[in-house]
Amino acid sequence: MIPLFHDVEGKRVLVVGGGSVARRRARRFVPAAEVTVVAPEFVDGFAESCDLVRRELPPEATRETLDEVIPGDGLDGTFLVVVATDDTAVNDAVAAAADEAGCLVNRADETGDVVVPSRIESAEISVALSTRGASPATTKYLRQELTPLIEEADGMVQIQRTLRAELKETMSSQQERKRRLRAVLDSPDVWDLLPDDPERAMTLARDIVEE
Ligand SMILES: C[C@@]1(CC(=O)O)c2cc3[nH]c(cc4nc(cc5[nH]c(cc(n2)[C@H]1CCC(=O)O)[C@@](C)(CC(=O)O)[C@@H]5CCC(=O)O)C(CC(=O)O)=C4CCC(=O)O)c(CCC(=O)O)c3CC(=O)O
Ligand SMILES: NC(=O)C1=CN([C@@H]2O[C@H](COP(=O)(O)OP(=O)(O)OC[C@H]3O[C@@H](n4cnc5c(N)ncnc54)[C@H](O)[C@@H]3O)[C@@H](O)[C@H]2O)C=CC1
Repeated sequence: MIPLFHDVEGKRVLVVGGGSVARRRARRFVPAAEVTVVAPEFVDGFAESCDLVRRELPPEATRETLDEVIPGDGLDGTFLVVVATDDTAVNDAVAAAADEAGCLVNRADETGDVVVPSRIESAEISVALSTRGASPATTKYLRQELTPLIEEADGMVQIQRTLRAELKETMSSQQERKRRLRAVLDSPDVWDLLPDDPERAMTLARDIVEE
């Protein structure tokens, strides 16, 4: 599996199932994507912008069955199908139809074409974590453990962004720019200053770059 950060703005996502896992998946894709959710019943708390279709899909669901519930171009206009019912036969049929139509498939009950990773979103950094389906509990644990570390690195990203732009203006050698930016990252003093005194961290970083 290859991790990618994908822009889903305006793309159609179909979620099949109306339980808490379906709701979690739908939340992930709203508000960027156009999300349609199909199930005979829904738990509370689906985002208002989701298009909820109240229908029980049969275990022999086909492409045509799904085309009927999806607005617009049906599966042809659908980027991703999330399969999240508690009925394996339905999940299998929906996954097969979506696959045949060339859509990406995410399955809540096993590993599909795409896995929904755990996410850390700090001000400057996006991290996606997965155990490739083996242990979602470990994935969640690692997210909780790694979040402070990632948040601490936000200040470094801000320093690097500024210095990187300045160096691009003033220094023509890419190798030399790379060496100087790395020297800032390798400075324990800059990291130590970051949490309490980001301005001094910036001053020190600038000194290192200008050495
Ligand atoms: C394959 C995948 C689906 C996919 O590809 O989308 C999948 C599948 C399954 N999860 C199950 C169970 C649990 N899932 C969680 C939590 C999360 N699960 C998520 C993703 C994924 N789960 C994908 C693989 C991720 C990877 O590669 O690591 C996260 C990251 C994202 C999200 O769901 O939003 C989110 C953590 C978010 C966070 O907090 O950071 C917990 C923990 C808890 O709830 O506290 C438990 C209970 C403990 C345990 O079982 O570990 C079961 C068994 C059901 C059963 O027992 O019947 C299956 C099916 C199976 O594997 O059989
Ligand atoms: N990825 C994850 O993090 C987790 C995945 N799971 C897996 O995901 C599945 C769903 O989990 P929950 O949301 O907790 O289950 P749930 O039982 O709360 O919800 C199942 C939903 O599927 C709908 N459904 C059932 N038959 C249907 C049909 N024929 N057509 C359309 N919709 C139908 C139901 O109306 C209900 O809304 C579980 O069975 C399990 O395999 C479970 C826990 C965590």
